[in-house]
Amino acid sequence: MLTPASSTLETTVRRRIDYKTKPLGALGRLEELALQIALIQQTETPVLTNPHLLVFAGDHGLAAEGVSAYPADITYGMVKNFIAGGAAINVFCRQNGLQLLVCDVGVNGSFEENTESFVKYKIRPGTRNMRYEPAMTTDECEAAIDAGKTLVNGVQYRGCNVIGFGEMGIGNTSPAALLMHRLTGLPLDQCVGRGTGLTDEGLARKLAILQEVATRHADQTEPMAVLTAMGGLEIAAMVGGMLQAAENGMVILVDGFIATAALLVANALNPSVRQHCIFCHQSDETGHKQMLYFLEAKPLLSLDLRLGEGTGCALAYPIVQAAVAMLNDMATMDILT
Ligand SMILES: Cc1cc2ncn([C@H]3O[C@H](COP(=O)(O)O)[C@@H](O)[C@H]3O)c2cc1C
Ligand SMILES: O=C(O)c1cccnc1
Repeated sequence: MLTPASSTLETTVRRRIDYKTKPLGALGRLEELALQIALIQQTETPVLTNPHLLVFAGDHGLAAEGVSAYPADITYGMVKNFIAGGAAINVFCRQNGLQLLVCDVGVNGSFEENTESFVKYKIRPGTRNMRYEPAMTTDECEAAIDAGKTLVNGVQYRGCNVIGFGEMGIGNTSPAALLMHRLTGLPLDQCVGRGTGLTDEGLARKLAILQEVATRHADQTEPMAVLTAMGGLEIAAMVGGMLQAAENGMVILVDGFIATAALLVANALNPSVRQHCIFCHQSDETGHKQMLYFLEAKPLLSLDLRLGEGTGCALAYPIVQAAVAMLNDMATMDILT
């Protein structure tokens, strides 16, 4: 974790950046990014090593209520697509040099054996239908959190110090909206969006169902209890992964609406996680802008993406690399005198 003792380092790094061959402040947000990464790594000369993108996949009992524009079995198909290398996240990770690791924590369907880029950690084949009962038991939720922690420790062991989190789970904009509603206190209609592309009618139906779910679980206000009742297995795994990454002193790349909902939980459990986070993009999903505002976060990109999978992280990673390269490799004003 970051310690407050870094104020002298902060001064030193700020001076270094100011003394580069450019007008003061002219590299804008890159300067803030470089400083943040230096403080996370507690060094004037940070390095990014073995970048990883972890995608957690899980199904949702609530999907049976028709809260998504797509059928639930797309989750299984998409995990096969990740394994075959054909999804958007595969393409962007290959392009930008991130190692992709996909983890099944709760997909309704089985897969062949583990590979270097696919891990089975199934807790159950999808959450329960939260319209009628809590999505998970406490044990299941904790097991999903542990899966996230274990995977992060594994990649750190292999030399990774910068990590993005993505997800796949048809229906998961619903738990994400509910977590946002309960943890930020914002009205539900400001948290619920079209997800994969619901029509006006579909959106109205989703809102009505989520209102019912929120009322059923109105007693849950503590972050772990909220996650257990209205979360998802892949969301809980991201929570665990983010908590562990922060504890390990890693840089965390935050993706869109679902990943930021996981961060809301992680942040509620341990606010020091926030300092490790780079907010990669602002999703087009209703509510993401407000979520970012709640976290006092400025996204790097705004490309009208609404996909998830960690795509925003993989796309923003070259900008993060540029910030570190600037700090390490740019000449100082001495060269001009
Ligand atoms: C083919 C396909 C690929 C995806 N990749 C990510 N998602 C995204 O969409 C889903 C959330 O939206 P909703 O709550 O409306 O179901 C999640 O699986 C998310 O990762 C996808 C969705 C589809 C259909
Ligand atoms: O921003 C996201 O994470 C997102 C938005 C819509 C659908 N799936 C994911």
